[in-house]
Amino acid sequence: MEAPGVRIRDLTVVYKTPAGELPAVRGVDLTLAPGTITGVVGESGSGKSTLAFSLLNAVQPPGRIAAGSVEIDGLGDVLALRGEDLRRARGREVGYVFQAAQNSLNPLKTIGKQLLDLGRSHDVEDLRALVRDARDLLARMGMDGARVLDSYQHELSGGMRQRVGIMLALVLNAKVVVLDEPTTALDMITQATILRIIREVHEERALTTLVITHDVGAVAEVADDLAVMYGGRVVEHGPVTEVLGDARHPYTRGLIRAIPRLTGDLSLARALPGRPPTLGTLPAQGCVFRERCERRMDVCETDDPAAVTRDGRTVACHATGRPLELVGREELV
Ligand SMILES: Nc1ncnc2c1ncn2[C@@H]1O[C@H](COP(=O)(O)OP(=O)(O)OP(=O)(O)O)[C@@H](O)[C@H]1O
Repeated sequence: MEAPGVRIRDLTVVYKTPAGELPAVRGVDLTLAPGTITGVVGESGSGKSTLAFSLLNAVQPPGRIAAGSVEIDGLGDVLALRGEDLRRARGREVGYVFQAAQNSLNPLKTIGKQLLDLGRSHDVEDLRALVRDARDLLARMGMDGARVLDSYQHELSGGMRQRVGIMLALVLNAKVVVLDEPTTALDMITQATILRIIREVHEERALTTLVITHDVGAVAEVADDLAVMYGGRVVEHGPVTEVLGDARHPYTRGLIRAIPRLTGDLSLARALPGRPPTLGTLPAQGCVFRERCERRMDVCETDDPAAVTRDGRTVACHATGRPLELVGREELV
């Protein structure tokens, strides 16, 4: 079976706050090409997890999906699914591991029991094959599969639980997989191994995968495409090597400069000044990034830049495409 494509269109997700409903994801268009791994990066609060929840139509109150669609080939618009259809799609059609998965296991049941529950709730006929597949996935991630399945969550380390979460995301053979910070509790070496395994399984099973992380270095090793989020917007998107090798959005450039591993020279790594906006400090108009932008112009105060796609690269920036020397001095802050 071919890997499915995923098309997120004009997605807006709001959270209810004392100041009214405010957007955590705003007007996002993002296409996951069949068979690719798309990484989503951005600082804390940029809307990455909210986007991940939307792919499963799982945004919880006080949040709600205010607009948009998430079309998955063979499944239709996930945002239109309700009740039993939605429950079945989650796990079986769209596998997922959410942030802090290491804390989301049931403490009263062994991992094996939870695996069987998962299989039964999705009408898996061959439960033996399911257990075999789970053991195999755990073994590939460097664990004794049989022993892990016999364990309770408190008997496993944070990193082991995280790998169990990844196994549960993959074991039902969903064709679309969403991994939110899959490797945060892992040390660097295990992290690299797990990312390699995610890549291998992704290829073997012809998946379409979304990996959310704030670690640009990690995503560079595993992703085909990269989407950069800031203030609820996707500000840049394209093939990972192109985006990292020739970043066009000032925010992407700032993120890259802040990573010693990518710049190759510790002394050149520079933290991005300022802080990302929260829902309460998002500007009501203009570009969400302008407060921190080195290429800010007058138009950025008033007009939100549209996302423009050219040659497979998408950028939402007024200054992009204008060589630095053409940006008037008076426009630079
Ligand atoms: N339940 C909630 N109620 C109110 N606001 C929320 C809620 N969940 C998230 N937000 C806000 O929505 C925005 C986006 O949050 P989200 O968790 O999607 O970002 P993120 O990029 O995944 O961040 P992190 O890397 O810290 O997980 C943030 O400003 C956050 O404070």
